[in-house]
Parts: sequence; structure tokens; C-alpha cells
Amino acid sequence: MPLLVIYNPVCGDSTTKSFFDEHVLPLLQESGKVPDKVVATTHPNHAGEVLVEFLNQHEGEITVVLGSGDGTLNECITTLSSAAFTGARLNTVPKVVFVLVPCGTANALYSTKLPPPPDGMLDMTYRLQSVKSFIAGAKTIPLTLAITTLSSPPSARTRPRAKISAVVVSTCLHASILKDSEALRKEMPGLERFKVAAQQNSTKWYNSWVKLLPAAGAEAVQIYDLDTQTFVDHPDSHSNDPIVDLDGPFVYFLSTVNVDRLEPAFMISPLSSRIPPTGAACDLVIVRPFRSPNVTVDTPEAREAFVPTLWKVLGDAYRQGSHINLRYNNKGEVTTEGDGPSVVEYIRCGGWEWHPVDDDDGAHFLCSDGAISEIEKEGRAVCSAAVPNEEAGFMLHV
Ligand SMILES: Nc1ncnc2c1ncn2[C@@H]1O[C@H](COP(=O)(O)OP(=O)(O)OP(=O)(O)O)[C@@H](O)[C@H]1O
Repeated sequence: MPLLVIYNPVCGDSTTKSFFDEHVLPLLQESGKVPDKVVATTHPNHAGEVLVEFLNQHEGEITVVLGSGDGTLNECITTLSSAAFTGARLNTVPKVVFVLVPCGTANALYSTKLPPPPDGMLDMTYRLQSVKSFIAGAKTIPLTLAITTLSSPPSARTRPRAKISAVVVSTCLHASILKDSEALRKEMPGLERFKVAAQQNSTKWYNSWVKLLPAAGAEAVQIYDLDTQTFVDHPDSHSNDPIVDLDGPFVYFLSTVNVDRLEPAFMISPLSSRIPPTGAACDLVIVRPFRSPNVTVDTPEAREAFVPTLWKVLGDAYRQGSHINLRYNNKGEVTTEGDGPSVVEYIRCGGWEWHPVDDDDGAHFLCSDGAISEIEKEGRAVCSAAVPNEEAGFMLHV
């Protein structure tokens, strides 16, 4: 099978080239897996360009050893999803098997599918697991894609833009963090830049209307039930009218596919691996402050007072994803006892719609695997999950 090696020399702490020269490329050579081409990316989107060119030059399924973070993987998937192929591939959808070498800052997909050891040591052996699976001809898994369409207002009569993600689509705090953390990348190359950006955005609330749609083949939208610790039908989703409407304000609205975490220890959607979906589905993690018995108005004081609750949720996501079991007691305190309302709404659905309220500028940002887009005024974002068929699409060696 044709073998392409691509690595991004500037992702993570910029040590990818030396890791490939010292470990990955020698290991492939020793194992008789001789790459047809090795490319270090020189600019954003270069990985996707190289991949399309390689596919046009080779037939059949190809394998790509990719040294990067989630952003470069996303560029590959996004470029391939809209590429125009030539020759034998004209009008076909290729099948690409990825072998990941985690070199980025967060490596969400890698650390979900190949969880780090309990001691947290992300050493060479850990980083070479997907390569070793490839060499051994071991397991591959299909990747679910989230396709988000950003629509202009109906009056604009312009084509919607589509964004493809293999990890996360978000609005609210997470999108604000990703937007603002990019400006901090140079001065803080590690994960701390996300924490600084989180502090900067901690009192923001976001106004939007949301619709939740059931997964294909499911009768209803599913919601995590804290009492039984299982998914149950959402109380507002019925077989005759399965669509659930939610109103804001929202503080957190984040949807994942394939992953249960966004960093090795930040397990924001833990049920993705604890109760894996059977088909294409998004796991949605939502925090709406008005679920707290203490919050009845949206004022600067109420936003400030809600910050500790938000930090508790995000802090517990770092404790094996235990935020999903938090409840409010009747005083509005956050606890794991009793039978009060859940702090987090953890939803499993086929897709969702986000209709930001016009005058709320912050609600118009959308993050798709780290890339930020702006939803136009009177526009909306519609996301749905899809799994490609066996002959096409993206696989991952694990
Ligand atoms: N030679 C290059 N110079 C500048 N940017 C590049 C180059 N090659 C790739 N890029 C860009 O680097 C960006 C960051 O890469 P990537 O997302 O893979 O790593 P990361 O952000 O460190 O990790 P993660 O996404 O896991 O947090 C990508 O958006 C990609 O377009």
C-alpha cells in the first residue's frame, strides 16, 4: 500500500523533526515500511495539498504516517473532503488510513484512542503506539466526522460554508478560549495558554437558540441520567416530535466525535468511551447557568457569582470526567449528593443547530477542531455526525 509520511515541524514544542529523524523514520525503515515520500510541512494547509497530490499519483487505499496535533489532521480531512481528484480517482472518494504520531499541543484524538499510562509519562514508547500497530498490521478504526454548515441569513442568498471536524465543534467558552489562546501561542507553547485564555473569558455568557436532533435510527435525543448513570430519552424528545429546543444563556456548549478528551487529562465527554455510541453521534456537553436554583437573572453580578461553578465543572473534567455527575442542591451549591438537577447537560444526538442571538457578538464564534469561524449575523451553524462507508473515508491505526 502506498505510504506517505507528513510531519508538521512547528506544532507542539517544535521537536517533531528530531523525533521523526531519530525514531519514526528509522523504525519504519527497520520494519521494511519504506515511505514513498516524506514531507515536512512548510505552511498551513500544506499537509492537505501534499495528500491530494499523493493520492492523484497513487492508486487504491493509502497509509499516511502523520506527525502533528489535531489541527494538521483536520487540515488533511478537510482538504480531502472537498478535493477534486484527477485520473483514476476522478469522482471517487479515497480511503486513507492514518498512523498518528502525537506531536501537537493537545493530541485529543491520539490520547483518546491510545490513553496515556497512569503515571502520565508521554515517552517515546507511548508516542510510537500507532506506528507499531501499523507495522504489526493490527487494528484500524473508522473515524466519525462532524459536518458543520455555517449558513448566512436567508436574505443573503449565499452558499453555506461547510466545516469538517474529527474531534470537536464548539461555541461559547471553548470557542472563545481557542480564539484567544492562538494569540498566546508564541509566548506559551504548552497547554497553559488555554488556562490563561479561560480566565480571560470566565464571566461571559452566550445567548442563542439551540435545536437537538436525534441520531439516525434513534427515536429520541438521549440525555445522561445521573441516577442510573445511563443514557435515557430526553424528556422533551418524543417519537412523534423528537427535536429538542433549548434556550440560553449558555456558558459552555461543546460537541465531540471520536474523542472523550481534548487533552490527555481533560476528559470533557467521558461517555464517548465509557458508553460508546453505536453509530454516528455527537456527544454534547452543555452548561446553562439558569439550571442553578441560585440564578434567576443575567446580571454582571450573577455572571461573576457563577464563575466558581464553571471552574468546578472544568476542574472535575480533569478528574476523570467526574463533572458529568455534579448536581445542584436546593441552596444552589454544587454537590454529588441528592437528587437535584444536573449542572451539566450531557446529550447524545445525531446533530444540533446553533442560532446565535444577533446582538451577542461572542455567541457568533464557532471552533471546529481548533479553527475559529464566525457565524454571520442572522446566520446559524448546523452540525451533524456521519460515518463514511467501508470503502471510503478515514481510518486510524490503534
Ligand atoms: N511550517 C509551518 N509553519 C507554520 N504553520 C504550520 C506549518 N506547518 C503546519 N502549520 C500549521 O500549524 C498549525 C498547528 O498544528 P497542529 O494543530 O497540528 O498542532 P498543535 O496546535 O500544536 O496541536 P493540537 O492541535 O493537538 O493542539 C496547523 O494549523 C497548521 O496549519
